[in-house]
Amino acid sequence: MGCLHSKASAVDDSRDSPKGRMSPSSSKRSSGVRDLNPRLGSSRRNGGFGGKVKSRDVSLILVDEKEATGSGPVYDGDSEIERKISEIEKQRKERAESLAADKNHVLVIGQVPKAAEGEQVAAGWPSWLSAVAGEAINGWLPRRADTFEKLDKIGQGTYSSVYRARDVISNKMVAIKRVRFDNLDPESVRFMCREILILRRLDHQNIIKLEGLITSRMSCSLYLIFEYMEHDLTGLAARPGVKFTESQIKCYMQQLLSGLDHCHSRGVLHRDIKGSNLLIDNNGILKIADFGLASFFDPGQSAPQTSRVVTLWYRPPELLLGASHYGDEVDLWSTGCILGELYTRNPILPGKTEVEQLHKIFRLCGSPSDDYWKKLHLPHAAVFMPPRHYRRCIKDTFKELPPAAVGLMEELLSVDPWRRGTASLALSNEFFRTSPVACDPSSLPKYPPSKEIDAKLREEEARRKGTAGEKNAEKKLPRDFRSKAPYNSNPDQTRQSHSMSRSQGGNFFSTQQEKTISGFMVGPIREPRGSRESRKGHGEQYPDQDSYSSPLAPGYGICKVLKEVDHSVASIAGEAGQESSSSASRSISSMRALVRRQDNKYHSTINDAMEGKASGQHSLEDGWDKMYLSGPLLVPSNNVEKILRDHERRFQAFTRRIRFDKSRINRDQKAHQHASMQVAV
Ligand SMILES: Nc1ncnc2c1ncn2[C@@H]1O[C@H](COP(=O)(O)OP(=O)(O)OP(=O)(O)O)[C@@H](O)[C@H]1O
Repeated sequence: MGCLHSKASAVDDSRDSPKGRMSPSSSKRSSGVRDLNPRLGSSRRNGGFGGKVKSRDVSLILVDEKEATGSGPVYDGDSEIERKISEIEKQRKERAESLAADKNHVLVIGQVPKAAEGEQVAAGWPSWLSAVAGEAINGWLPRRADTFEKLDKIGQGTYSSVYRARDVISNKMVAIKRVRFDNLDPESVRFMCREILILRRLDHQNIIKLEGLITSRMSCSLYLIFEYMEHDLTGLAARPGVKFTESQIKCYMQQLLSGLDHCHSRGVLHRDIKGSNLLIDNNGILKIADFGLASFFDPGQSAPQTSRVVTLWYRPPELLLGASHYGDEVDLWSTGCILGELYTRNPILPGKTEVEQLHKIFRLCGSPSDDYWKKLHLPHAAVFMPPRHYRRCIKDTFKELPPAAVGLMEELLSVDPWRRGTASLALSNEFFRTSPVACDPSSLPKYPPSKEIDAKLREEEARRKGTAGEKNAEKKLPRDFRSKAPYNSNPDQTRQSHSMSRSQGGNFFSTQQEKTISGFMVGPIREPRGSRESRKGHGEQYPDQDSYSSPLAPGYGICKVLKEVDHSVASIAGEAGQESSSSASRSISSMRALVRRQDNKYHSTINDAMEGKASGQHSLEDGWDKMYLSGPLLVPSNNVEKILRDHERRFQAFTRRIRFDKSRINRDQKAHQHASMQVAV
């Protein structure tokens, strides 16, 4: 766990000096000069967002705006660029200074004095919770489950279930989120407590309020009590007949950016901004929820963070490429996706795999500049460099939208993260000044409760009817959900996505069983919060350097498989003796060859994917509609999974045969011994 004070002092102020930035006139070729991240210190500036500081990279980033690459928006002239740069620099610098001065900013988990720990246990908190995350529960008393009346299930997340309930003491409606974790594993408890701690540090009308916790000494679930919100943005937008007006969109965007500005000013990155995490109450107030993937960010950027965060469709390119040093710009990218989605009523970048996601980004936002790739410093990133140059075409794609909205999208969807500005700059964007301006939240229409889970259930119902013979059932659904069945690479997530149903009322601690609705996978891929990949990368808490490779690094899974294969061979061979060992090796060599062939295929498919060659993929010229409905670019993971299943089957057959042979040999030997003994007698 790092100390922010020392990290913040690493911020190099020289960048603000005249020497620190090249003036526009000093580069004839370039109309834009970039070095936009004073907050991030030398790490980001010199080493890019992926790697460590390299002194030879101190050169400034030159970007020819007129080439209109994917670097970012095209500004009118040098003075405009300079103005933007200095605004972003100023804001980031101020924030870095205030975070550095705030001693409480650093995440301290598990450092509550022993006496306080004793008090917490006496107050009814489980000792495992107090020992590991005393600060998260400081000053609170645990609530008992029987002080709530559970009503219905209103949300199903990757690792949690959310219920509507009535607080029988205050008679208020609340939402209760049940989080599962392993209370015997301090890392798992710490991880879960981070969400609570972050929520307790935030206090803003556009951030969901955590009102308390339910726990018991025996349970390994924790229940987070939140104020109840009637809708989430995904559910609301998917409601048949709901169409947001422009001033309504501005109203939601303003609230989202205000909430984000608060998070960022308190040093918190949300890292999972998407429609279903934006809750809206009946008074039109929007609140950012689900801080399960949130983290405290480090203005010095010295601690690496995992890149396996943010739901796929809202994940910025640098994370797809495996960046481990990043800041609030990741939330701004997701916000840009939300803005587009609010207008078009469709996810604007609905990739089915990480590679396809990246490809969609480049086709919309343009190929990144050469400097972008250089700054990544990631060994595998170059593999994903698009073989042909894509022109940035946000303006053309969204030409039907109001120009001010497209202007803000241009900024937020900059491929270069340091061009995305800040939440507070976005709030002062022209978008919010042009008419019609944002309406007052209280003037918004009142809707019946609308949650993502309802939309999913509607979709499931339509799908079920469709398979029962109503061919066109799916077409009747809002387009938002037609293609929302991306390949889900995470079996855990799939399992939980399948277990969605409205459960009946009752005691919280007795709802372990949930009804299962089979047959659909929903929502874009999100890394499981407690997965090793996600957990390992959390900088100060999970300092495990080997986890910061690109998530797209081809062959990662295959290497792991091969190791496991080797391990199994060794143990089987050890059991079965020399003869079986050589036949096992033969069998394994053929499996290896098979897996390698698949690996090569995977590599070439990635190249094809980047060139848009894969089947079902349309060129940009075919139009956005067709691109939206295009087929999967590649299906590496399910092919590999199929191979692995085959391998497993063959292994099991092989192991059975060896065991059978071994027991036959033993039997023969025993029979032989027995016969010899009888002969001897
Ligand atoms: N305070 C609340 N009031 C009403 N509904 C809520 C509240 N909190 C969460 N929900 C509902 O539950 C859903 C899931 O909640 P949440 O996002 O916190 O869980 P999660 O497990 O982190 O989900 P995911 O993995 O999809 O991000 C939300 O999309 C929302 O519809």
